[in-house]
Amino acid sequence: MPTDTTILELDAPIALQAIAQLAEHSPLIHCITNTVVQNFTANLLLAAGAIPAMIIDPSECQEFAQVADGLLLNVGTLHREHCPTYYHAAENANRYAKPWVLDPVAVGGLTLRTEFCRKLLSLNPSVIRGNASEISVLAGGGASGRGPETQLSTDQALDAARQLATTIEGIVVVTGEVDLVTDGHRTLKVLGGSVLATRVTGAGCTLSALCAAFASLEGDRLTNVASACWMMSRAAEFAARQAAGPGTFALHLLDGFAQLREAQ
Ligand SMILES: Nc1ncnc2c1ncn2[C@@H]1O[C@H](COP(=O)(O)OP(=O)(O)OP(=O)(O)O)[C@@H](O)[C@H]1O
Ligand SMILES: Cc1ncsc1CCO
Ligand SMILES: [Mg+2]
Repeated sequence: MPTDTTILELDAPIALQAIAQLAEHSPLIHCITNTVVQNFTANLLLAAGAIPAMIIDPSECQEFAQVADGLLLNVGTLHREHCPTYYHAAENANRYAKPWVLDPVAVGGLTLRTEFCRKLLSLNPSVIRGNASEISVLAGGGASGRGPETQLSTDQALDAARQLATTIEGIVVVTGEVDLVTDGHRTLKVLGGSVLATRVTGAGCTLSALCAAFASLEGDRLTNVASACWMMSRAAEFAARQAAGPGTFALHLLDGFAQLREAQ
């Protein structure tokens, strides 16, 4: 399929339809994520209309892959002893045809996670969600951020994102001031949101969990995953209007998700 170089903005009615579908199906999302964002991720999935489950023992991962609707692997606080569990969970998601999302937190600067995320690419994640530095590194470029933060704009990572999406035959989401969502051929953008999302830890990590929930819905996966970004941007705008600073922003963000879900 030839690459369409026009980047369309995701239409609000399409996103709203995906949000309604999420509320109707309440997908069960298995999250293997970092220790910083566990609680925030679980609460945000619930507010959005999905059901979180933080399960980490390898034997339970295999059992749970059969009933879960999607999986998140986030390497933020990866420990070498956990790598086999992550790998095993991705293999089981593939075995039972469940979509799985890779969040390659801080790849580039750190060897264990960089080599491990490269290895996970061979299992073809359904979606990779990262900031511009992380996506550039995974696609083979040199730029790495300072820890989990990016130094690049999403536009600078677009070619890398398209290339990576083609390699994994999946979807790549690059977030930042503008979010870009590509399958290597078609690219959608989501505008707006709030810079306050970068002043609390884990907005990206929770968005990756939300991408797993939206990826589990029926229909066009590219627009469904872009709808996760759209929901985050609208919830962040709502929260920014209410918030006095990062602390209250995080609380209002959950309320923003709940309002968007309840409005459907
Ligand atoms: N400058 C900005 N203005 C508005 N929204 C932003 C900006 N930068 C990031 N965002 C939003 O913040 C959310 C998280 O994206 P970001 O790129 O910061 O992820 P991340 O670097 O992986 O974050 P973290 O590691 O803290 O989880 C996304 O919804 C994104 O659209
Ligand atoms: C701060 C932090 N450190 C490792 S994971 C994480 C959460 C944001 O990526
Ligand atoms: Mg991140």
